Amino acid sequence: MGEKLKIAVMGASGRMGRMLIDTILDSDKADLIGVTERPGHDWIGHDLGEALGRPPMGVPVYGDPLDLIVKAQAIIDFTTPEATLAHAALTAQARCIHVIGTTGFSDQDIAALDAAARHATIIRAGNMSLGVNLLTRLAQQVAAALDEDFDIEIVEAHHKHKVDAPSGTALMLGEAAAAGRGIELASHSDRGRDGITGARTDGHIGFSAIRGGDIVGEHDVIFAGAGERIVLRHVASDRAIFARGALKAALWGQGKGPGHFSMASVLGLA
Ligand SMILES: NC(=O)C1=CN([C@@H]2O[C@H](COP(=O)(O)OP(=O)(O)OC[C@H]3O[C@@H](n4cnc5c(N)ncnc54)[C@H](OP(=O)(O)O)[C@@H]3O)[C@@H](O)[C@H]2O)C=CC1
Ligand SMILES: O=C(O)C1=N[C@H](C(=O)O)C[C@H](O)C1
Repeated sequence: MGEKLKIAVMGASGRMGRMLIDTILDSDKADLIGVTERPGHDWIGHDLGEALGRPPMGVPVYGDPLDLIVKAQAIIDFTTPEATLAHAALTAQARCIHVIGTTGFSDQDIAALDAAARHATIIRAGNMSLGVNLLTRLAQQVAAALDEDFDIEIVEAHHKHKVDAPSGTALMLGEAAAAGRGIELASHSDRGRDGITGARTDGHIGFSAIRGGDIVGEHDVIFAGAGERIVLRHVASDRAIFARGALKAALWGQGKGPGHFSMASVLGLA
């Protein structure tokens, strides 16, 4: 077997950070060489095993991402838009693989990631699971088959700690449905209805968000017509699906060279 890919995880103590750590430790194709946390975090300077209350692992927790990125072949990043943009400037310098699961980017942020991808191998998706990436294809096909008599609504539900809405997944599904219809999502979105909104505009794609408890992630794409309704649904019950997808993306990125890739490319769905 060839050399294992040297991977770093950013934001190690987060919900996804912890899941990624265990997924990489279980892999025979990757080595976890270090993790980072936000400056000031009390894990910094400790061994990751100790930080997690487990036996020592020989995996350091870094406070300065540069110290780790220069040693890594790939980083996996499920943090915040601000942190991910700072990491992208460094992965561009280091010309390494940068798997981005973070959501909530502005258009300006995406332009900055595009610029970083001139040097780094960026693989980014609002959802790294096989199921959701397949669902985007189905949503595109159904949207292409139906006309504006069918109203498209995307409903998503997540845990109470999620800070961005619509979810990255909802936006991916919206983009796919818009592509199927041959329209631009930005000028055909209805978000945040409240009060006397007026009747629904034909041809628009609506978004609604539910936040509560420990919901991992649920997405419905509804095609509502007169007298009938089609619902495409994905339910995530375990964050391991996202971590496995992210590891698959990092391994896929080896030898690909610079670019801004999607999970659809990794999964052969592009
Ligand atoms: N694409 C996908 O498949 C998925 C994407 N996500 C996305 O991933 C992101 C993270 O989600 P989740 O794990 O639930 O969130 P958490 O808040 O649990 O985790 C984020 C982690 O990043 C840390 N962090 C913040 N700033 C920095 C920094 N500058 N350097 C290093 N670490 C930092 C946070 O530390 P602290 O808390 O101390 O600030 C925290 O530990 C979200 O944008 C979410 O939408 C989530 C699941 C799947
Ligand atoms: O914050 C989360 O938890 C999730 N975020 C992603 C999103 O914004 O769609 C993916 C998944 O739904 C979980």
